Amino acid sequence: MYGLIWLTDLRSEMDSIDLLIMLTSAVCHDLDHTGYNNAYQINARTELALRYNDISPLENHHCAVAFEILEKTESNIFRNLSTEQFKRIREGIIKCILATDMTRHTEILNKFKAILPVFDFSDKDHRDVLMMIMIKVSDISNEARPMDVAEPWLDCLLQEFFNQSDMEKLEGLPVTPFMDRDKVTKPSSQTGFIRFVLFPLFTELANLFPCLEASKETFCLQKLKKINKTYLIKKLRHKVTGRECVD
Ligand SMILES: Nc1nc2c(ncn2[C@@H]2O[C@H](COP(=O)(O)O)[C@@H](O)[C@H]2O)c(=O)[nH]1
Ligand SMILES: [Zn+2]
Repeated sequence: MYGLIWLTDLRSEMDSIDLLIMLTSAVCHDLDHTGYNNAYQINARTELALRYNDISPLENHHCAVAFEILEKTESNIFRNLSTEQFKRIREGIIKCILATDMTRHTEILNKFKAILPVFDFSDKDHRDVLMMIMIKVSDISNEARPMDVAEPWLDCLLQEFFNQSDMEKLEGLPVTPFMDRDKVTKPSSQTGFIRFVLFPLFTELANLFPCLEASKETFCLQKLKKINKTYLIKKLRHKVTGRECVD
């Protein structure tokens, strides 16, 4: 988020409260994550799903934990702000963190696409949607980093996915297909994710900030080509040698 704010020069378009909302939301958006997604929470009828009536149980929880921390005087980084400022910050953080529920991806992206041709920084509704897009891009931007930085994090993510699908199988719950170790491989998961989720999102943000075009090309497209190439080489090697090497 910090990098994105600099890259897009948002400091010249948005005030410091909006910047504070985006930065704090980015820091807090996954607080106390259980490692099991909302589908699992709902299907397994966990405490969080019960508490939040199946409505974005994780994101509601991350946000509530953030404000519990901020309630404590020693950790309330907003303690010197006015009641009005705090109210605006709280409203903004709640909007941003709740926007990271991936089941809302298309809804939020479509809202952004609709306002893009007439985007106006002085319109609060437009700024709110942009802030949601900013946190969404930051949230899923791991693959926009160089391979050697992104891959260890990706390995952790896949470990989390496989752990969830193993648990779903064990508990007789519906198995989340993109988390199933018997169905996905690292390259298949990433080419699909980059092509259908990450790239379209980056593309729309780059439509508002043309300065992001270069980063989009360098990171997303080149990464996609690299993963595809590695995948094809591994597949070919597997065909020739018969040795399983598609990881
Ligand atoms: N297959 C991949 N899925 C990814 C990747 N980066 C993010 N994600 C998905 O987005 C959510 C983000 O939610 P959060 O709870 O971490 O805020 C994550 O759970 C994945 O489903 C990726 O590189 N590949
Ligand atoms: Zn996240």
